[in-house]
Amino acid sequence: MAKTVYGNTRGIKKNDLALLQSIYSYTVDKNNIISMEIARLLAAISWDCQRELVVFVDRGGHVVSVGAGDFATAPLQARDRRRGEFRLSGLRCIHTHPSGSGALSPVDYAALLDMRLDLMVALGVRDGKIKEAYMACLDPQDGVLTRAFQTFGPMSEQEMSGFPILPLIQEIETGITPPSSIQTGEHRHAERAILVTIESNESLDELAQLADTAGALTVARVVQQRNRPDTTYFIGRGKVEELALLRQRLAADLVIFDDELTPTQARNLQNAIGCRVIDRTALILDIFAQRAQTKEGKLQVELAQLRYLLPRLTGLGVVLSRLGGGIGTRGPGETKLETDRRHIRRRIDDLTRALEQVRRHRRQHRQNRREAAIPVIALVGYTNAGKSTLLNALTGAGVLTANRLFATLDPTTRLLQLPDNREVLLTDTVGFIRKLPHHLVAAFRATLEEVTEADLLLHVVDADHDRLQEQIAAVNSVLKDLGAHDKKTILVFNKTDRPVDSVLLEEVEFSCPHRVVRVSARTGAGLEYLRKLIAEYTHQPRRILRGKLPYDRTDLVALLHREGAVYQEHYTEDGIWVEAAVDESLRTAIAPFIKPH
Ligand SMILES: Nc1nc2c(ncn2[C@@H]2O[C@H](COP(=O)(O)OP(=O)(O)OP(=O)(O)O)[C@@H](O)[C@H]2O)c(=O)[nH]1
Ligand SMILES: [Mg+2]
Repeated sequence: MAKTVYGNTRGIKKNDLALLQSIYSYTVDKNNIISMEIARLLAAISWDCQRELVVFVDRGGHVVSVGAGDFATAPLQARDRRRGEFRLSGLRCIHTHPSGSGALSPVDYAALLDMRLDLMVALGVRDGKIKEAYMACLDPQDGVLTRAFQTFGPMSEQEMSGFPILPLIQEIETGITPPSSIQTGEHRHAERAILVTIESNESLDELAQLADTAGALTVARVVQQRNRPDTTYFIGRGKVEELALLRQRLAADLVIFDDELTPTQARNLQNAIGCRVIDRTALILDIFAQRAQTKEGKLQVELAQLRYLLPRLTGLGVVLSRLGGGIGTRGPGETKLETDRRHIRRRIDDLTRALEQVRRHRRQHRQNRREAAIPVIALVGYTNAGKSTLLNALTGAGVLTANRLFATLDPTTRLLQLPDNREVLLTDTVGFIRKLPHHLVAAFRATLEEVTEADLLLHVVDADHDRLQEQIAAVNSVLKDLGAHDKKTILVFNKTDRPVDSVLLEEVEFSCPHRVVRVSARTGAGLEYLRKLIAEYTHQPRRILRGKLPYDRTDLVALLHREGAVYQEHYTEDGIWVEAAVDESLRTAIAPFIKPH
């Protein structure tokens, strides 16, 4: 093979040229992108001559071409696309960006597609050293190569050198299939999932339900009881090996852990088990991504997903590529999640801004309602407790209800007629769940503010659930996160048309600090009484109170929170500015202490 350095080599020092030529004598480990020696040499020379340098490597790990300048120096092999319609060229391209940025340019992406390269890698060089690396590969869509790419990066030198590329390349090639064999729509087989927990088998019931909702088929459950998770693998090392064998035997596509894994644990597990590994959080986020209907819902889910993804990117990048998508990798509306860090950061900023807009809009909306002084009641509760069914039963609204988790994601508000002919607003919202992902709560703030600013909460409980106490506790803990735990609340036992465990219900009633009612949204039993109770709770007409309270009367601020609905609270130089809806008795109690400005 000719040891020529291709392209425009004018101006490159003799010594550097000789070093570039020597690159032909290196071999690269088949499963690595490039050897560190070559990468460092390229970086040093590229910085020296301030020129882009390009190396092509074949799948055997042989350096087939070294050049300076653009990809016009690419070997014939890479230009000949007739290696087979369903194959790639078998070459990867590694080149330098002496500008310092490793981000791939539109020209890089175009060359990747044009030459059907296995991979396109760019090394950002600064001061003669590799600052960061980016890698992209093709991402066949429905069996066809298009302008869809998967991007990985920024990676450090170490991350790049440890990146196993063969599975990735294989995956791309199996993704390029003749159209006749493309599996689409309903024919796409359900992903086969193994569920893992360090709690108990029962705790996996809910995870199995979640997996089912996401479209996965549970093929096995694995329980390893332990007090605290292993830092490297979450479960014990021996169990990981068992899991790897089990996965092979059952041909599972996916392993789902019932707890949030650290990015390192997820990566280690994935490498050891050899398939996609996701955690409960990713699963819930995936379901939300499928369910979100409104623009607001979609923005919120995407934000939560991206914030979750960002610190996990290196590991997940591999996962995404190996399986070409699936549960845990889907974005709202079946789009694929972005895997490029820089894009993600930019998108997070955009989403945050867009949601701030939504929030302002909602706030304005609430402000208008407030001026009209109509009390707002929010339905809260565990997912599937029957909140939407109750909203429908009470107001005749046609909200979707379904026996599945997270049927509702977007809040619906309806007028509710009370027995004394007054009207209040009833808001249905997203259900809560144990271990609700923190990112989700944060991202859904715009939606959940309906709850924090409500005058009264109806905490709906599925009275027929064997773990209802845990569910109540989970809901209370989310309410606490939202700062809405000391709101006026009525606990509503729903589904009492079913044969419920009365002793258990009485136990809960006994220890519950709130009024408790038993109803059936399905048959209507107890609803009249619930309406009366709501009327009683929102009995007195409310008016808006605005002004400043002195700093030594934070007890009055607490009282306002407990008994009224606080809409604004600012700490100013000479007092606490509040704006709240209060009834007459509360007004009488507070008014003497409040200064109008
Ligand atoms: N037997 C019985 N079933 C009920 C009752 N209320 C609701 N359900 C059923 O419980 C399931 C869940 O109801 P939804 O109203 O969708 O529950 P949700 O709380 O809105 O759930 P998410 O929106 O998923 O959080 C549905 O299958 C309902 O038909 C009831 O009073 N009795
Ligand atoms: Mg609902």
